[in-house]
Amino acid sequence: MSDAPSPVPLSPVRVKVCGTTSVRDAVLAAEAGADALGFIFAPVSKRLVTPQVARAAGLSVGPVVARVGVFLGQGLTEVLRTAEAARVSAVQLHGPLAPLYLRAVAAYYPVLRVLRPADLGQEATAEEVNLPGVTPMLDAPDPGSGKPLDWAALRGVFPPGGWLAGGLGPENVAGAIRALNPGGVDAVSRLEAGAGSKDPGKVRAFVRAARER
Ligand SMILES: O=C(O)c1ccccc1N[C@@H]1O[C@H](COP(=O)(O)O)[C@@H](O)[C@H]1O
Repeated sequence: MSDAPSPVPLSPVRVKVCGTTSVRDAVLAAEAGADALGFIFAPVSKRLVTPQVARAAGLSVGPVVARVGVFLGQGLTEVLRTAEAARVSAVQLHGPLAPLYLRAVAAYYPVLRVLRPADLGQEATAEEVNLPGVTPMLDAPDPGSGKPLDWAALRGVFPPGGWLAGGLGPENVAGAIRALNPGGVDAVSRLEAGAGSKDPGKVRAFVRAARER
């Protein structure tokens, strides 16, 4: 028998492919091994999808893959109605919001609460991410812009178990995971052939690179 200590298993990083706008791209991401698909319902986005298309895309990937509705600065009623119509399993919230609003959404859906690096260390942020059912996600100030964060500057302040987004793609996701050990990674811009349309090779390479860290 060996005296060597058992290796501590690294928890698997969850992989989210965001900006899904079709059944074709949902199936592509699921077959590539993504854990979650993102559907952007923020009207400012060039990846805007209707709840009806998101619902059909979500139904096409079976019972295991999570479907995340993405919102930016939208009212509570709109968020809850859209999430219900699209049958998402979780909600991702960008932009400033009141604690009561966050509590209300988290009463219905697991929430990925998107923070910018400047939010870390603020009292209001600590209150938000300590709410039950809320997981922090670090992203660039301009979501969906494909700009990576400064991972070295986040070492020591990155919230344990938090998710990471912002300019991730096949070429840099493994380095980001090694730097910050996030609970999940999320990408959109660097996986596209054109706005709202996925490049199959990039999606497959992104999921593979995140798993092979
Ligand atoms: O992508 C968008 O258009 C978008 C619009 C409004 C809110 C969020 C949006 N995307 C989110 O941005 C991050 C990272 O994007 P990228 O990989 O840097 O392009 C991701 O969480 C998307 O959900």
